[in-house]
Amino acid sequence: MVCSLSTRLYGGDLIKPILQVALDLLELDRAVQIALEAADGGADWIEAGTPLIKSEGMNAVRELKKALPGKKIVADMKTVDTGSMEVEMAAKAGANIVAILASSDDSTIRDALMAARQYGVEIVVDLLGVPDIVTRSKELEALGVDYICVHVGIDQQMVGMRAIDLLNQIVDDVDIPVAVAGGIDAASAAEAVSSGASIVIVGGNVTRSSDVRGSGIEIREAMDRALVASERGAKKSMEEEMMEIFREVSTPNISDAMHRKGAMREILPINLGTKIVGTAITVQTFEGDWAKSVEAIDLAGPENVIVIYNGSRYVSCWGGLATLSCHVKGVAGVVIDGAVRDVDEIRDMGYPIFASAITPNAGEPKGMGEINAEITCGGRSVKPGDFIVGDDSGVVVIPRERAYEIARRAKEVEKTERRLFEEIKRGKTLSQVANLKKWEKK
Ligand SMILES: O=C(CO)[C@H](O)[C@H](O)COP(=O)(O)O
Repeated sequence: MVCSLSTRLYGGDLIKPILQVALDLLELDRAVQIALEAADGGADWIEAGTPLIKSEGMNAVRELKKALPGKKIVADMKTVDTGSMEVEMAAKAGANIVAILASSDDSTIRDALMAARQYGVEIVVDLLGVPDIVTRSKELEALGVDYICVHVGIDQQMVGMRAIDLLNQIVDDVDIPVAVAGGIDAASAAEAVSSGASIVIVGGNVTRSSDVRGSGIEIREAMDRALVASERGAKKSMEEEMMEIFREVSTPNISDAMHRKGAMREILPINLGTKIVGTAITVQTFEGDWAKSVEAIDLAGPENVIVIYNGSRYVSCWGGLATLSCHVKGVAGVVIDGAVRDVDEIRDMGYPIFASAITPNAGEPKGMGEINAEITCGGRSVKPGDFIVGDDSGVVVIPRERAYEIARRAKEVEKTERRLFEEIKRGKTLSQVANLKKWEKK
């Protein structure tokens, strides 16, 4: 059984939970710099992540050890065969702990353990992708591994899996220290410590922060507070989480997350500096008819964006009074494949309207068309309930069935860009931080 929270055992010492920062980057010079900042922010162990090892080989481990001689270096080899060869390689490069995959055959685990004992390193076994983590953890403990790691991979995180849920499944079933990894931030780090994690592994939420040191401190402090009091906050619904992320990220971040797709064509903001996030109420109307566009306001609330196909660039289906009506009701915004008028009034209200044309001519209320049918707007299909995000760069449509994954991936894009901004501000050029020459197709 695990020890009580404040008296967890590590190699015979009584210590508080470990913060391990995982460097999942491709460039060694950037990784070393980030490792130094993370150590300054309270990281206890520094991990050479698998992408870094694949990009730079054992040199990544060597350089991290050289830069931070006092820190334990974890080599995330994700070994699945040739256990002793890979452990020896990492150990000789300066690793203190080597990560191998739990899905490896027991012969590989035993071979890795033999090499570990010979070269004086420890073995952490990563349960990534293992279907029955409880049974496998008990087997691994019996084999003599030093640590077990529950891990929700980056792709699994994007579809809503949570490392804490896995942690809770096994933490009371093994006596060896349990590490947790996969999308951990300050709140989930605290939750992990409250649940009994001995090692909290954090990657992107530290390494892609523009303030690596500050993010490390924030997570370290959250873990320390969780030792004395449970910090489990109210769990957000997926809908709330998606809305929150879409408010934080930009339409280019979302488009990148959709493999550079998702944008409506020729739809631009009428009011620069405004943003919309919400789920679509769709309206199909016809040239010269604005009845259905206006009727949709009665169905819309603060979480909704009214998305209209009108098609005419020469007769408006929307104007100042309709905008005021949305504004008063608190509707999130309006997107129109067609024309609007009363732009001065719309701008005075600071209300987010996106449209493809502006013209003073209005139509009349004839009542043709439909509300909440699938429409095409800006060349993209929009179904009622799809997520719509608009900002100064344009409007993107996120199909509801993929919205969670796209939100999470967009957040990752945003984090990466924030860090690159910081590095460019410090003086590197964009081609240097992106290491363009190295990654050009040969
Ligand atoms: O091993 C990994 C991916 O396979 C990562 O290092 C681990 O998931 C931590 O990174 P993040 O906090 O960004 O998920």
